[in-house]
Amino acid sequence: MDKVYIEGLTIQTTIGFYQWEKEIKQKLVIDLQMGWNTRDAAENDELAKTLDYAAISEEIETFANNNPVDLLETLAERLAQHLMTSYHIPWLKLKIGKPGAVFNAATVGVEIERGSCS
Ligand SMILES: Nc1nc2c(c(=O)[nH]1)N=C([C@H](O)[C@@H](O)CO)CN2
Repeated sequence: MDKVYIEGLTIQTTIGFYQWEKEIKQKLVIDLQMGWNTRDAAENDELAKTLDYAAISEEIETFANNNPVDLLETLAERLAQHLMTSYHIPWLKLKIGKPGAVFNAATVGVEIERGSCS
């Protein structure tokens, strides 16, 4: 299956298990791969027939800010479901990194894969 992807999307949002984290915004870095048949868009050079990575990038930041949670796992699950439903995405792989969370690690985070490719 073809893919449309977003790599290294940096957002600022409220996320974390500890009380102090609920009062600040922290940086998350998001990589998203979305299964899509890109041939239909390519045939007539039509944005409306593909996944608009610019619109989806904005949607990700809006969703994270409107749905504060404790865990990266919860954000990943809810965001994946939201994007799959809203954009009819059959398969996606979503990685969310929280680079400021562990001082002696370059980054930490979660990666999930949902749906199926055909
Ligand atoms: N697997 C996870 N471990 C931890 C998470 C998380 O979201 N998933 N979150 C925290 C805290 O919020 C941390 O980022 C603050 O230092 C700890 N472990």
